[in-house]
Amino acid sequence: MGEAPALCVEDLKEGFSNGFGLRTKGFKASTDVGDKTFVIGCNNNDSASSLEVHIYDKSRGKWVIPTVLGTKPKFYEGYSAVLLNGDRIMIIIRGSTPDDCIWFLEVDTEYVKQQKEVSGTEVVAWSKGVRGDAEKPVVISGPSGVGKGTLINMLMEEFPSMFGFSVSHTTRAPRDMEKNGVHYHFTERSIMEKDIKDGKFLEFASVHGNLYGTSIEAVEAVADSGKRCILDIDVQGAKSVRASSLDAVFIFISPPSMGELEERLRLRGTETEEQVQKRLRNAEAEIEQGKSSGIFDHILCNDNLEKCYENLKKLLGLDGSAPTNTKPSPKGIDLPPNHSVSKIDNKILIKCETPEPVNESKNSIVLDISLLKGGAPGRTRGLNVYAIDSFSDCLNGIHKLS
Ligand SMILES: Nc1nc2c(ncn2[C@@H]2O[C@H](COP(=O)(O)OP(=O)(O)O)[C@@H](O)[C@H]2O)c(=O)[nH]1
Ligand SMILES: Nc1ncnc2c1ncn2[C@@H]1O[C@H](COP(=O)(O)OP(=O)(O)O)[C@@H](O)[C@H]1O
Repeated sequence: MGEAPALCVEDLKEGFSNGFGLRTKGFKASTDVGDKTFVIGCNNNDSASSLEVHIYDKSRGKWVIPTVLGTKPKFYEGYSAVLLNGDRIMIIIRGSTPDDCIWFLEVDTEYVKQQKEVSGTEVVAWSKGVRGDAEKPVVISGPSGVGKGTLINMLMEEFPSMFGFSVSHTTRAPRDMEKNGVHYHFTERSIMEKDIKDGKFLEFASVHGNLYGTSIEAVEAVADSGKRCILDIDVQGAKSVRASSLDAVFIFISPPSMGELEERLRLRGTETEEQVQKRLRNAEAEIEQGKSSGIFDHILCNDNLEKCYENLKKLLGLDGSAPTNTKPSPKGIDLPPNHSVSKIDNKILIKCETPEPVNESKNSIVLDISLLKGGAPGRTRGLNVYAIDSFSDCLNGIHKLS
């Protein structure tokens, strides 16, 4: 209980008092978590420079530069930092765009603990905060040539405002009709491997001799646009997603027979003979795993295309007429430009600090953090935003914004 003031970083323009190697002109703030002090700062005053993290380990009297996972937030005019649950620091960035003002630096969450164990180093992870929830993503797997792409295209054409495709990264060469950034992000192995190491991928796998992976950004960009995300990934990828924090529906598409699969692959005419052979060899194991591993919630046989598509729609609750509840989820948070930040229980008060507080009722808001979900390696969802007239109102959570 009780109001705890959050640290407002502009006050620390002159630098962290013990002279740690961040430039004194930068913005920085420190937050204590157990026997560690997390110093979050920006080394210069350029707009669009990003926030850096350093850790002072008080028990050892040493500075540590951690491995920083996830996309870093951009720095704007200043920011406030609030410690939540002892495992993450909420960062409220002043002067940023409404969809980019709330971030979380995870310092001791389950994900960070796992990553520390894997890497043997100090780890922190960034996660962007977003309002509301999105519908569960749909993971579609199946052997090459079974018709995954065809079914996904049909779904996206019939329901353009409802579904968005997670554009994967791959090291394979583009096919004739494929466009970079639309069908795949075609990339080089060394770049992709570095991004994987930096924690930018939800999952990745080596498939038919090439590297494929789903970036966190690819899935979150779809969710941010208010659409339901569709992932076309192989069985290994589906297994990794199943083990991740992403709650999804898993569908496996199987062919009526190996002969039919071979014919479809050949008729498509996009692979060399050697590639066709490799894909057919892998298909048997994929079908075996798809049917018996327990990863998938549903298995659909793609014999007759129209029938299979109807069954897919049924699984997704789309068998009636086109849904009308396509109301986009609310996006962004309009922060008052000059504000103070404080915390009461599960509510963060962002109070307008204009010289003439005439419009205070319009400008002061509360972020309710009691229903936060997800987090690194993806977005932190479930932020609720309320407008308030006074601090006492905030405890009642009135004036809910939609
Ligand atoms: N794990 C994983 N697999 C992927 C990803 N993107 C595509 N794949 C899978 O990689 C395999 C080969 O894909 P592609 O080269 O497009 O060939 P196609 O399946 O014959 O159209 C398919 O099983 C895809 O589902 C990804 O991001 N991650
Ligand atoms: N049910 C079906 N019957 C016959 N051909 C199909 C069927 N479904 C898909 N195809 C064809 O099979 C080929 C492979 O389909 P595609 O969607 O590219 O497979 P995937 O994405 O699983 O590799 C394409 O030429 C497509 O038109």
